Amino acid sequence: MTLTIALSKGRIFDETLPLLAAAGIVPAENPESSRKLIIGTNREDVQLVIVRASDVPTYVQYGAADLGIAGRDVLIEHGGAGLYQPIDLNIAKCRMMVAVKKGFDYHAAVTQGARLKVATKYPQIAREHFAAKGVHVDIIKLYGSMELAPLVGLADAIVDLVSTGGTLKANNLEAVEHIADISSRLVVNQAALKLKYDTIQPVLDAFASAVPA
Ligand SMILES: Nc1ncnc2c1ncn2[C@@H]1O[C@H](COP(=O)(O)OP(=O)(O)OP(=O)(O)O)[C@@H](O)[C@H]1O
Ligand SMILES: O=P(O)(O)OC[C@H]1O[C@H](OP(=O)(O)OP(=O)(O)O)[C@H](O)[C@@H]1O
Repeated sequence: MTLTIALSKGRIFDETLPLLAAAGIVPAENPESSRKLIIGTNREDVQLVIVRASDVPTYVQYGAADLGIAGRDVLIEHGGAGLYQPIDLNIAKCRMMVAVKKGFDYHAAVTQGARLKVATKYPQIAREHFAAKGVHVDIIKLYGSMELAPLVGLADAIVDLVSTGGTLKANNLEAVEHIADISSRLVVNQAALKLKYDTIQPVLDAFASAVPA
């Protein structure tokens, strides 16, 4: 029985390589240089499928992949239906933050009960955050480059991921509120775990023992 693992290119793929190696899995090709979306490995019974980061939960939910690795940001937005999420892999670490243009008095705006325009790729996370604070917001859904929105008057604030803070700094923005710490989790299709237990469980054990500190 083939085991299919859904991964996204870039940081998740790079940071997953040592975890795969711990499970004795070595990809046959690098998805950065290959155009292939299905990549074989040194193990005949294991293949990787390369998908958009935000699509990983969908592939695993429907069983098109047995396992996947997805950021907590993506998992919260997806909702997690049909997914078993056994291991926090402690990779792709960053923070979900509210940020504004330098000089914008966010706390005054919130205290005064102003209605805020918030641009984000994460409408669910943003909506829940502001609802819990009792702040009225209009959410503007974007697919990237959120940092631009306050600079051109599209939004008062953004909800986005921050790691080094370099992107905010380069765009004259500042973080004003922490929403959540983010890292990536291993996600498993619940039916696959039962059907392919003998193949999947050793991979879960190897990943768990190789989680970086
Ligand atoms: N600057 C960062 N530092 C560390 N981890 C990050 C950073 N930005 C994003 N991540 C984490 O890595 C995951 C994958 O990010 P990546 O940039 O590869 O995909 P994306 O471009 O956000 O997704 P998509 O292609 O679906 O739009 C995110 O879901 C998040 O959990
Ligand atoms: O605080 P920093 O270290 O600057 O990282 C933050 C940036 O990283 C992410 O973008 P990413 O690099 O993934 O670009 P993308 O979303 O356009 O793929 C995020 O959306 C921020 O823009």
